[in-house]
Amino acid sequence: MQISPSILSADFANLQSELDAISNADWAHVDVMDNHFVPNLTLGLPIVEALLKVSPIPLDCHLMIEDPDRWAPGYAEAGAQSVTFHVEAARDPRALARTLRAAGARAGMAVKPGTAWAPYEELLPELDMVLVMTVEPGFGGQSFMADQMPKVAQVREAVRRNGGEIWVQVDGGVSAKTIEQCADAGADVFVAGSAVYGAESAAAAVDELRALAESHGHGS
Ligand SMILES: O=C(CO)[C@H](O)[C@H](O)COP(=O)(O)O
Ligand SMILES: [Fe+2]
Repeated sequence: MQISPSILSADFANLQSELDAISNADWAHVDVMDNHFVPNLTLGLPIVEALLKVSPIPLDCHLMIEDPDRWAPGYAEAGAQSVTFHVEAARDPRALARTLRAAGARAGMAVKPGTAWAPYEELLPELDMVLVMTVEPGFGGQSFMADQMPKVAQVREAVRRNGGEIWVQVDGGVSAKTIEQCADAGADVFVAGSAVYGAESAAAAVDELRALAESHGHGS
């Protein structure tokens, strides 16, 4: 069970100290948005390169961008430890996942709430993580979509059948109120932005979320 706080809800003027505040987390989730794939603009490769130099924990880069086939490998080459692209935007997800792995990153593939999982199951051997979005991508602080839990369970079942060590991540509206149902459905990596950075103590929120997830996990 791993917690990946999203720095989307952090203070962008003080990202180094905001990363230090979650050093007890497993990953720092970095939401890259390009104003095209989603109607919001956050940060890109130069900022990620700067964060990699100072982060006490590895970076989990969630790329909400058009043309990830072109842009995602640069994040892996820069040293990002995990790089997740959206399957809706990728021209050749299989080749892209292979390129990310060859550059030394874990390869993640994300599916939006309206995207079915079944057509992509055959890509599992190329992947280290599947991200099931539990909000429409683009903004932090949105309401959790419980109707995505059957998809989380479907992905977990496919991972079991595949036999690989593939993580199942949920992202969007994850909090102390919603994390247990995600763990019950089979998620094992939990992104939380507002629930962590909106708390009085970000570190305490990370510990609380991890404890809740661990008390409900599927045991892998
Ligand atoms: O990818 C994202 C939005 O597209 C963010 O990672 C996500 O929304 C985290 O924020 P919160 O926990 O506040 O929902
Ligand atoms: Fe995200």
